Amino acid sequence: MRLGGRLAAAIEVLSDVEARRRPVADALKDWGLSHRFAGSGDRAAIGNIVYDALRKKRSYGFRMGDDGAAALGFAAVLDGLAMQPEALAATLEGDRFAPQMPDGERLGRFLAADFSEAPDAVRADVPDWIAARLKTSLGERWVEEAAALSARPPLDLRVNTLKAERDKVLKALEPFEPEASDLAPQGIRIAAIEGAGRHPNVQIEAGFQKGWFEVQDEGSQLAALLTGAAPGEQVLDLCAGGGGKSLAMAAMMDNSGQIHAADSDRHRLAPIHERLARAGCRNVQVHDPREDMTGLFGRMDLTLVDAPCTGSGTWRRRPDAKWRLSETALAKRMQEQDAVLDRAAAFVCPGGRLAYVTCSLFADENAARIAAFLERQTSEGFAVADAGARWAAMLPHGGGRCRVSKLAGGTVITMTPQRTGTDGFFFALLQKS
Ligand SMILES: C[S@@+](CC[C@H](N)C(=O)[O-])C[C@H]1O[C@@H](n2cnc3c(N)ncnc32)[C@H](O)[C@@H]1O
Repeated sequence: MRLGGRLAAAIEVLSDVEARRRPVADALKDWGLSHRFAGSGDRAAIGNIVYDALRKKRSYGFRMGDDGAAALGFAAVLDGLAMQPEALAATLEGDRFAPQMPDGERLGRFLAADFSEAPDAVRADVPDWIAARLKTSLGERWVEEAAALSARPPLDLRVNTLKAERDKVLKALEPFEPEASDLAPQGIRIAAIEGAGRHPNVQIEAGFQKGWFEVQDEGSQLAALLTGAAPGEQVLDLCAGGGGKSLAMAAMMDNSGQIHAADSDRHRLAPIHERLARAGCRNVQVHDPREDMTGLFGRMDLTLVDAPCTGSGTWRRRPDAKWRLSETALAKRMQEQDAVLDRAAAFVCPGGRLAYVTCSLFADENAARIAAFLERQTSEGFAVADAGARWAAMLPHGGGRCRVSKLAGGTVITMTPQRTGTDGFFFALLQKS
């Protein structure tokens, strides 16, 4: 396919996402199934245009003076491929599949739009109701912070120290120009894609099949590290999902002690079995949601709540979620977070730790949930630990990068694409007396 056909396909997918308010991954998959002639390069190029358009939907709409699918698709090509309108018009000329170029007025406006004059929510590329919340959560430089959630993300990997060392994996992945991560000690980063490129499918690499590394955002790796899971400990990963953090903690614990991995959703938990086997994790026991776990009450040195959340910190990877999110959905997540925190508290042993993690940047899902938990748990004796000091001790070269906020006598941490170059993550640690 030439650029014209790819752009037309991207516009079709964008219309589908908008009309049916459906996840972009589903719309792209359906498009691929009904257009089997398209090769993997075509699909990647179409995906790039669609994702770029959704990441910057509001600012592109503002700059074009039109937020329809065609205008957004063209804006994404002009911006993402850094093409001038004349060059784009020349490329599309004679391509019978190419959509019609926007008129001169729109293109002129797109090139000339004075962004400094745009409202904050437009520059931040978020809906108004979210802008108000991010302003509270992220403070003074919130527009810059939010705008960084609209950039293309890198591909992050975590080296599985149960099976390999970082240098060995860096060498095995050399053709993809990997680099040691900035902060995570076992992290590897493949830079964000540029132009029409695409990330390598690292999961077909021999090293992946042998369990040498996992795909995991650097922020998620750091959150696992901050729990301090140590060899010999009894650990409960209460919202284990596909097991990203269980696997990271198993490596930190060098396969000694015990991790109990649980989740309320069997479908989400299902991939963990294959991942554990590939990674050589032998200290993880997976619990079916129907299992009675009361036998573990009061016995865990560490209970991790990697809470269900809006995922607002991951909008670089799931930009459609930013426009679909509703206040009702946020309120529902907050209720779930309260419920899961209360349940988790029962498992912590005297002197044990309760770690709370979200990949959200809303204070409502983060510090506010911890504050509400502490109010409900007055008799349990949980205190907020100094997560900021923990960060400084574990990551001596990462000082000042994350946002450290005071909370109830301790400190909590926020990572953001702007500050730490990771997805957005919140981390709090509660210590039981
Ligand atoms: C952020 S995801 C977990 C990601 C996973 N820990 C990882 O690192 O790959 C949150 C998980 O919480 C689960 N969940 C939601 N409510 C729950 C509850 N009440 N108890 C246990 N798990 C719950 C969801 O099914 C989902 O898998």
